[in-house]
Amino acid sequence: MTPDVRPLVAGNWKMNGTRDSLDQIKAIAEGVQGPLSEKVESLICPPATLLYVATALCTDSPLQIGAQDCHQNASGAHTGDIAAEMIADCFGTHVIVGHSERRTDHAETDHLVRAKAEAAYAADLTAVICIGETADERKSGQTLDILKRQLSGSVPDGAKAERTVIAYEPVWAIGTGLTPTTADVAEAHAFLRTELVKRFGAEGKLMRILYGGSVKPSNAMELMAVENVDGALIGGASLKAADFLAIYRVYEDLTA
Ligand SMILES: O=C(CO)COP(=O)(O)O
Repeated sequence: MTPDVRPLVAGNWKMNGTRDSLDQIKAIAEGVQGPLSEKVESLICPPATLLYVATALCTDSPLQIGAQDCHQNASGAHTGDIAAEMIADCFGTHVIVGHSERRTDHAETDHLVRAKAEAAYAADLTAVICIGETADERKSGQTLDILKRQLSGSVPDGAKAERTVIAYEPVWAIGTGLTPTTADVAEAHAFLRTELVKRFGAEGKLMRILYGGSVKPSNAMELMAVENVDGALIGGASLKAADFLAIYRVYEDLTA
């Protein structure tokens, strides 16, 4: 955790979820109500098909709803894409950009991810900007170089803490059940904090840096307790309300 920074527990549903899954969103929206929500933010990013209905389920809940990607342009001839403004129009508050699956499946570059983050800001959305090294990059000792390059390439100049969340997701930890040691997480997050402060000054101190990659109820406490870890970006375990809420509730102890 970082002093004066409100943690964010976020779920990325990826390409999972149909209308049947709205029950899980409803349960999460109810489960995050209460005093902890003043200290810890929560967010679920369902597939775009569920976005509008999901936000309608959260009108009385602190649970925020976001999208998983946006186009870099505000509108136009881009078949199949979604503009940041459309996400805002569905009452979405956040958009994930630069997830490693999009970098791989759609050849997204740091330059493009930065443009998408700028599009998010223009629509008053918070950009959740993902970065992380592959297994080979870690093995060859390049982790911090890769993080530095992705961070400087993907985060727009003038980024503000209020609208910017960094998610450190080691690619090899996503969906594998593997996680870095807490020492490795601490090293990566401290490095990212230093880089953010160098570039953005006081804003960089307040930007949230989430950890993502095989976060589960069983390991959430040790990962979230690491210095400079300001929350989680959860894939698989966010699909079940009980698991998401169990992770969210580790902050009952951490913020006590
Ligand atoms: O990619 C992730 C979240 O964006 C992490 O996914 P898992 O939690 O399923 O490893």
